[in-house]
Amino acid sequence: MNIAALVSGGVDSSVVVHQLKEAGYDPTIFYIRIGMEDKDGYIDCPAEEDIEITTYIARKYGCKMEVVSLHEEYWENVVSYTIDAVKRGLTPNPDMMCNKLIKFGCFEQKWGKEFDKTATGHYATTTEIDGKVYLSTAKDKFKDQTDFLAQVDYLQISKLMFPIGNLLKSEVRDIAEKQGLPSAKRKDSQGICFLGKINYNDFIERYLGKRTGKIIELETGKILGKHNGYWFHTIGQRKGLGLSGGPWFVIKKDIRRNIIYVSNGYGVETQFGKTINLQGFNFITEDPWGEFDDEREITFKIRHTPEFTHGRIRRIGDLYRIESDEKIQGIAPGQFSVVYDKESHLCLGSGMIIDDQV
Ligand SMILES: Nc1ncnc2c1ncn2[C@@H]1O[C@H](COP(=O)(O)OP(=O)(O)OP(=O)(O)O)[C@@H](O)[C@H]1O
Repeated sequence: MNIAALVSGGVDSSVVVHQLKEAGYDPTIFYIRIGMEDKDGYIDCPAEEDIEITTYIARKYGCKMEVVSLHEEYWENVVSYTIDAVKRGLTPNPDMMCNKLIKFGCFEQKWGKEFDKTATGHYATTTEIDGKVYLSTAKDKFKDQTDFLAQVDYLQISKLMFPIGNLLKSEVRDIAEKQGLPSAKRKDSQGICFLGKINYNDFIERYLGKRTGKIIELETGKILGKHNGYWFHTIGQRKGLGLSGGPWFVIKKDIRRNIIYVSNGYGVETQFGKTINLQGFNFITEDPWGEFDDEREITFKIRHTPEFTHGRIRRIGDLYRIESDEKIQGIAPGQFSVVYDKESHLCLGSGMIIDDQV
């Protein structure tokens, strides 16, 4: 079997190469260049150290290696989606889009198509049921990354391999140390894909600029301060508001009038909701429910956290509606709600959260 291994120079994908070699495969390693530098060289994200480590891994295991660029594709797809979402007052998820459109989209069209499988260092597994492949959660529930993968389609999932999905992060680090891999002690990357390496606010400011607006207390209508533009703020956000006497949480945004509404204190009712409406639901493998009038028991996540929340899903026309068993903080339109079976084993798909006035 011909395998393309996507290797970033981080510990997880380095161990992917080791695991594949141990299993008797001879993967071709691909490092994808998606630095954030643009034509003016404004945002610079040097990939040289990553490429050095990836080259070392390729040599150590005697694998072919290619450094490829999906720079423009990343800008055209993920960056423009992110800016557009933020401008519309939504909370984007560039990680999910990067996986769907870049790592398993453009990469597949240009290079992956020559291979039988594409392997990555995501914490996820696949499960075969009645001859069909499903995305399923990792052994390490804390590191599970299925939520970032929940926009992929059936062709994509059936081609993917996650060689470390059945290992705990601690086991991955042990292997890397025993094998003397230079990535053994590298820090984990912190979400937001390639955008994560740059200052998010600088990036947003570059594209959307600044516009002063009011911060208003939701309950009293009192003006508490100023902000530089609603696009810097997200529903549920606590830090970076510059208000005293906190904690303050962003509850609502009026994008037409550029107003941010906040509430004070932990556990304030306005921060919570139990109903989540989803638009454009993407089933990864298939719709397991078909037409149904009642509800189905599920677990779900609305952000990248280790916990799964229990709830029930029902269909309302083209929408899906989740009623959560517990109150959830910071339900942000634009984010994806990722839906799992009730055992939190199979990841069924995801839909984009829309305002609840439906
Ligand atoms: N620049 C890149 N080139 C090739 N593959 C990449 C690149 N960045 C990420 N990947 C692939 O996507 C997977 C998940 O990426 P993520 O950014 O979440 O890194 P991670 O979980 O810290 O993993 P790692 O330790 O391998 O960097 C990686 O394990 C790797 O297989």
